[in-house]
Amino acid sequence: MAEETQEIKKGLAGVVVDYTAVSKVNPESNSLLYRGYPVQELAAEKSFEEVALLLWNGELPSEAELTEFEALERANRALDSNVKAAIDLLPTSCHPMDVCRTAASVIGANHALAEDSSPEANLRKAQELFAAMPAVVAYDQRRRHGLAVVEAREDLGYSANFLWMTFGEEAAPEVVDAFNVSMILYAEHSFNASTFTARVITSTLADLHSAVTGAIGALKGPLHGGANEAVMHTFEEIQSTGVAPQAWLEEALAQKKKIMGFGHRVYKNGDSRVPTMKAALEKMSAHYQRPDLLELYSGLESAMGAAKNIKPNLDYPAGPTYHLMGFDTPTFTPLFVASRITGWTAHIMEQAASNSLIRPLSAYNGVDERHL
Ligand SMILES: CC(=O)SCCNC(=O)CCNC(=O)[C@H](O)C(C)(C)COP(=O)(O)OP(=O)(O)OC[C@H]1O[C@@H](n2cnc3c(N)ncnc32)[C@H](O)[C@@H]1OP(=O)(O)O
Ligand SMILES: O=C([O-])CC(=O)C(=O)O
Repeated sequence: MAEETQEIKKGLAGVVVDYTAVSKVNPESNSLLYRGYPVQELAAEKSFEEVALLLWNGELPSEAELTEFEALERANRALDSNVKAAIDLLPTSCHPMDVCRTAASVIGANHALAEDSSPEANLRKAQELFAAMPAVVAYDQRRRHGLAVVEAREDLGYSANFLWMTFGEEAAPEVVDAFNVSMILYAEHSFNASTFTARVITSTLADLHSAVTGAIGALKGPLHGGANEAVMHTFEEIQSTGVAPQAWLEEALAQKKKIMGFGHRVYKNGDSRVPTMKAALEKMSAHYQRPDLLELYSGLESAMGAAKNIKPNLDYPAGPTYHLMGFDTPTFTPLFVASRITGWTAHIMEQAASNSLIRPLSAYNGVDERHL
C-alpha cells in the first residue's frame, strides 16, 4: 500500500482558505461581527430584514432602502404553483430539509435569470429566495399535519408573517422578537461547512441556486444544522425515560455518543451567540410557562460541563426555543435554512466577485501501481 507523507489537515481544521469581509468569528474574544457589527447589538436593535441587507450590501440600509426591500420581500412571498406541486409530490414522511432542498432547486429552475450570475442577478435571486423560503417551511409543516395552507399577510414583517403562515394566528410580540433574534443569530458564520459548500459550487461558475441547494444538503447533517433538531430528540429521550440529565449523559458518554448541541470546531470556550439565544429561550419559557424545559436545559449543560468541559453551541438553546413556539422538531433545521440563505448568498456573491476554482490536493494511499 502506497502512503504519501504530506501533512494532512483532516477536515481542513485550522486551515485558512480565503479572505471574507462578510463576518468575523473570533474565538479568543468570543465575538462574532457581521460586517463589523457585533451580532448581539444587531439582535437587540435590528430586524432580520435590515441584517439581511447588511450582509448582502456591506452597510445597514437607509430608511428608503429598507422600505424598498420590505416591499420586494412582501411581494415575493407566494410560491409558484410548480414549487407547490413539486413539494406535493414528495411524501409527507420525507425530511423537511429534503423539501427545502427540492424547493430551492425548483425555484432556481423557474428563475428568469437562471443562467445570469451577474452581481445584480445574484442579489435579485438571493432576495427572492429569502422571501420565498418561509412559505416553503410553513407550507411543509402544515401539510405534514394535514392543515390547509395559510397565505402570507402583507401587513406583517418577515418574522411575524413567518409565524402567521405556520400557525394561522398572529404571534405575541415577544414571540416575534425571539424569532427575529434567532433568525439574526443563525444568519452568518464565516466558512462553516454549508457556506463553504456554497462557495465550492460557486467557484465552478455554477449558478446561485445550485450553490444554495448544495448548502442546504450540507446543513442537514447533525454535525452542523441538524443538531438543533437532535437537541430536541435528546430532551424528549431524557423526559420520556424520566432519568436525571446527569445520569442520561453518563450513559450516553459511556456509549461514546456525541451530545448534539455541544462543541464547536472554532469556539472552544463557548459559542458567542449562546447567551443571546439563551435569553430568548428564557423569555419563551416564561411566556409559555414551561420552566421544566429550562431546568432540563441547565441540567444537561452543567452535566456536560462537569463531564467534558464542553460548552453548548447555538443549536442548543435554539432547538427548545423553536419547540416552545410550536414548530415541530423536523422543522427546526429548515428554520436555520431560512435564516442562513442570507449568509450563504452573501458568500456566493463574494466568491463570484473574486473567484478561484476551489480544488485542493489529496495524498494517495491506495494500492501501488499495478498492471493488467
Ligand atoms: C450551528 C452549528 O452548526 S454548531 C455545530 C452543531 N453540531 C453539534 O452540535 C454536533 C455535536 N458536536 C460535535 O460533533 C463537534 O463538537 C463538532 C463536529 C461540532 C466539532 O468537532 P471538532 O472540532 O472536529 O471536534 P472533535 O469532534 O474533534 O472533538 C474534540 C473532542 O471533543 C469531543 N467532543 C466534541 N464535541 C462533543 C460532543 N458534542 N459530545 C461529546 N464529545 C464531544 C470529541 O469526542 C473529541 O474527544 P476526543 O479528543 O477524546 O476524541
Ligand atoms: O461555524 C460552524 O462551523 C458552524 C456554525 O456555528 C454555524 O454555521 O453557524
